[in-house]
Amino acid sequence: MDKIVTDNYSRLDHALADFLSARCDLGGEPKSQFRDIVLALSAAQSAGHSCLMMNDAQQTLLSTSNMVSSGEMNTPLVMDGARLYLQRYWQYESSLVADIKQRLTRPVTPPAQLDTLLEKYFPADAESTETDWQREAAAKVTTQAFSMITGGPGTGKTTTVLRILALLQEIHNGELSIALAAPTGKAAMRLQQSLMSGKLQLDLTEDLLDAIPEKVSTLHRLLGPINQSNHFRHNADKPLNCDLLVVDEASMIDLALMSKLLVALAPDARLILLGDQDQLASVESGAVLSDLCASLPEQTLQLKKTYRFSGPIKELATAVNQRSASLAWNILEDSSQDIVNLVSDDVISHMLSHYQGYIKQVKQSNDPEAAFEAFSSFQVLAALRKGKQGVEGLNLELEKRLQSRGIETYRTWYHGRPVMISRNDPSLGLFNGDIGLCLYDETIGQLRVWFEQSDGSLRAIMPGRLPEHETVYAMTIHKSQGSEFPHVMIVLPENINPLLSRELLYTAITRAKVRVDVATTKPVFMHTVNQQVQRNSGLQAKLSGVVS
Ligand SMILES: Nc1ncnc2c1ncn2[C@@H]1O[C@H](COP(=O)(O)OP(=O)(O)OP(=O)(O)O)[C@@H](O)[C@H]1O
Repeated sequence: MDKIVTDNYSRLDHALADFLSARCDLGGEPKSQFRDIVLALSAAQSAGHSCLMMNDAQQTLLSTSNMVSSGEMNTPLVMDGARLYLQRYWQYESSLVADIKQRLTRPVTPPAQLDTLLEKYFPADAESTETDWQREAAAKVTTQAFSMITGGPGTGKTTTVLRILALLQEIHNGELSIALAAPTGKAAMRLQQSLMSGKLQLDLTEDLLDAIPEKVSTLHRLLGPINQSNHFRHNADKPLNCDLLVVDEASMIDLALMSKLLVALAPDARLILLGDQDQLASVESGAVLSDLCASLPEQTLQLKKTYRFSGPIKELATAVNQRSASLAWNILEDSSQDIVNLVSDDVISHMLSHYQGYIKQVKQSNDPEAAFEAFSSFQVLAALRKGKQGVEGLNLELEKRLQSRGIETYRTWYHGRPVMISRNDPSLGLFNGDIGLCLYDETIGQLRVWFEQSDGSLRAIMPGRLPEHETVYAMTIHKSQGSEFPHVMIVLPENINPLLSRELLYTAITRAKVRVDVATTKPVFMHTVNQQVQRNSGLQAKLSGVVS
């Protein structure tokens, strides 16, 4: 039997392995191998895998255990073909597959006037011989119960979905009930702003415009969180009240949430997922969007032409995505342009020089609007949390250096401290990823933390009331998903690390609108581009109807 034990197990992994092996009956066989398998499964789960592949000997051993079934009993572990799952994740995966299969079999009658409406919303360009991917996508999405529109930044996902919504409302006389959602508050805010400005460009009757909603909620808020529970208020017994749900930034949705989302969607409601399948998968288990796209080509509408994103940032992102490490490195080193830059000197000095505008701003005024404008022009994205070049090390070192520039960073709360919320607090209206700026408020003689709201207005909260948060001169690339910044500095660690991957770097690069600086060395950069995230799951096998 393969040895699958390493030293990298957490206390939780050991606790689960101890718990299950104490209760495991193997008909007299020694339990150490069973314990090793549980340890490895638990660690795989924490690393984002939905399951762990078992070889023949492991399968034989597990088939004798009272802790394992093939899902028909409520055992802690489930063996499905060669895949071993924790019961809960097997349930999520099975439920998601059943739900999607049900939606795939539901016929949607193509509307009679579809060609005319396609021509209205996606007019053919007589001069062009290129495929209009957006029109192709719309032609399919309007005749399917479940679709995924994917594409890199600026390929027109929002533009396309907005026109699809208008087209569908026109068919349904404006009576479709449409819900819009995104995984994070930031992503919801971006979609909302994008739809609002997109609607202004549509030449439609007021009734039709009114029938296209602008309000985008977070997925958690849409589903209705229940305090102290993994469950939501909306489920199969109390489905969401909508005919069509559109979810943006779907690459961020993990297996558990996707499964709960589909359960909460009425069987006859339609679903459109928008996202970039090449981006980093969710922090939690699964790479659901990318698995679904790979399994369901008919439902996947890929937009291939970029409208907003061009020049060296696009070239770098494409080279990284296509695993052309040498080309990507050459683009980074090319000093004939200053849009994409390699930072090989002191990272902190570089951060300081680009936060200078913000520091100057907060030193001369307490105005939150001006502070937000200065702060949001630049953001440091680190690959790791720990270490000198991780988020914690960078924030600490920068704060140290800011002291000599007159910022009182030796206090926990100081005028100018930027923070990011790391836990949702629906009662305060604050969500994971929201950024706040702490500023002195002269009118009350105290520090308050300001947050931007979805309509662009600002509101202040006392520091003591904030849910879990952290300083955010630098944030992790994971946390930056769903956000965009004019100028991004990506900081990779000094040494090769197993957490580095092409998807991580691609996600970071595509957060930048105007300029990207990358602090790295050639070996670390080349390794990162060549590394691909592999996540075990049974979704692809199950969706093609074969359990291997
Ligand atoms: N068919 C088109 N012709 C011309 N411009 C377009 C077209 N489609 C989109 N655009 C423009 O390209 C820009 C990006 O479009 P959009 O925001 O829809 O892309 P996206 O894929 O949703 O981007 P992201 O999610 O990265 O913000 C917008 O300014 C939009 O007006």
